[in-house]
Amino acid sequence: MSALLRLSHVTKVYRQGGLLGRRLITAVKDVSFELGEEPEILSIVGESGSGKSTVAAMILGQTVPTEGELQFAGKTVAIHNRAERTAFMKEVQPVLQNPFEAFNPLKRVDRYLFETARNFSAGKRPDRQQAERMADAALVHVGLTLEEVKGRFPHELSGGQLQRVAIARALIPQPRLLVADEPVSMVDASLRMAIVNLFGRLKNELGLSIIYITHDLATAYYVSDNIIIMRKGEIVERGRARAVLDDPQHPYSRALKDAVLAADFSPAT
Ligand SMILES: Nc1ncnc2c1ncn2[C@@H]1O[C@H](COP(=O)(O)OP(=O)(O)OP(=O)(O)O)[C@@H](O)[C@H]1O
Repeated sequence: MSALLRLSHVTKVYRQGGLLGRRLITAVKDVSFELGEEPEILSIVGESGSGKSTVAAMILGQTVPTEGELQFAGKTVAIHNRAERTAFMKEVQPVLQNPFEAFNPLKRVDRYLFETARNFSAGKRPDRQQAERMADAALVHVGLTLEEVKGRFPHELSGGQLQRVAIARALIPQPRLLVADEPVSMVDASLRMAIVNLFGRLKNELGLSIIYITHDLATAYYVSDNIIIMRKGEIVERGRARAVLDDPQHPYSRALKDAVLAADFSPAT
């Protein structure tokens, strides 16, 4: 069966420390899952240290697995040089946790969009006007316009706006997959849902698949088609998001859900 992304028995072991105090940390252990050709939102949830970011880094080709294989569109993910990285990033784009870290504070945000348009466009390098059109089209998909962000520095935008600009930038190469690692954890709580809703729209309107890494069960429940729950580097439960979260089977999944419910119903202080 064809798959957009396939992880087969992927393990990642980090070595820590020097010669004397060397320690091995198994961040991800024998993880297998796939995304089909149909656009979908797959959430990967788990508490801090469960291996979510390491899985994201391997999918993005930033970290090489110690064992196992990752395939994107039928080909093993292996990036050896700049040309291979550019080709891969046309298809698979990251969305980082902190948009303020993704942008240099001294550089106007529209410059990032134009550069991305120039670096990733197929065929002839777009001129200024074409780059502006590409940037504007991407911004419209995230509910902004070029007019609104033109000439602005990162600190002149809110965290939510800046995260949307970062997502617009990721859309410019017209990727097939976004890997969003905790994309709303630095965004004001009142704006989180708007960004998560945006993922749903991008899936439907652009046919994008999205891997949404989070420890926020509520947004994962709301937006995802499928969910994977990780604990200590291993997948402990997986399936359709609503089915899993409505009736979690693994004790760890139940504990995660109970923790959310307890927080929701705790008296305001
Ligand atoms: N570069 C590294 N070198 C050594 N150990 C690492 C490295 N990156 C991650 N780890 C370890 O691997 C384990 C999994 O970390 P990872 O960041 O993938 O988990 P996570 O679920 O994304 O956590 P968080 O939500 O805190 O980012 C942790 O024990 C972490 O300390």
